Amino acid sequence: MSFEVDIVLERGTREIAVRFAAGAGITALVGPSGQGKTSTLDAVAGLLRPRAGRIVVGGVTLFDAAAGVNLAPEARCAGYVFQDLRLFPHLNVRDNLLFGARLAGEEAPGAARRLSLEEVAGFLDIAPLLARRPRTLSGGEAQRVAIGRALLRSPRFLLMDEPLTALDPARRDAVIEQIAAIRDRFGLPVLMVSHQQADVARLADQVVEI
Ligand SMILES: Nc1ncnc2c1ncn2[C@@H]1O[C@H](COP(=O)(O)OP(=O)(O)OP(=O)(O)O)[C@@H](O)[C@H]1O
Repeated sequence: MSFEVDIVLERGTREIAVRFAAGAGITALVGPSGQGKTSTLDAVAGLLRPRAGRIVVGGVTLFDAAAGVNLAPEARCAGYVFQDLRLFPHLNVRDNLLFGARLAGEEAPGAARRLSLEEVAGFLDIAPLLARRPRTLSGGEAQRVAIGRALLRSPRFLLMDEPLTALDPARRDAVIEQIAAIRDRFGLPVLMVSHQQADVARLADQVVEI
């Protein structure tokens, strides 16, 4: 199993229970607004501590409340592409990408092969953008830079929060192809939140409704 999640999250006064087990490839997390999709990604990344339960990714236990396991975010080796991207506005594209590589630190057990900046920039077609600041990029370009930053962390798995929503149809097709290529070329499990039925149908190997 790629992702085994069985957790109870506390958000404000609400309790959200999320339970699924997903195989290899791309898993789409779908469901109504406010149901806890982003919160689930945050919990898998280690940014939100569940009240109870267990999270296992690729056979590694990241969180187990009963056993007292709660790996720090950096020890989980997640590549997280946030919904709002969170590129650093004062850094150019090269330094935004290198920030991902610096965070990766020592090679963690089970982490993907370390990729070079050149390799990632070539793969995502962002080499011509390296000297630019994020505010000068189009939505699709910024999205690819955020994906590149996540890949440079040598992640064991990728978390993507609505990676296609802000894109026009042409850019959308390009990013869909790149996400599929990441799965096929790097063999990374991907947990992706999406609202778009058509994108889910094109990309997802399995769909989890929460
Ligand atoms: N920091 C927070 N403090 C309190 N409640 C929060 C916080 N962040 C989110 N929530 C609440 O937790 C619930 C789940 O939010 P979450 O963003 O995970 O849902 P979602 O399924 O990703 O929604 P959407 O599809 O609209 O992005 C919502 O009711 C939301 O209002």
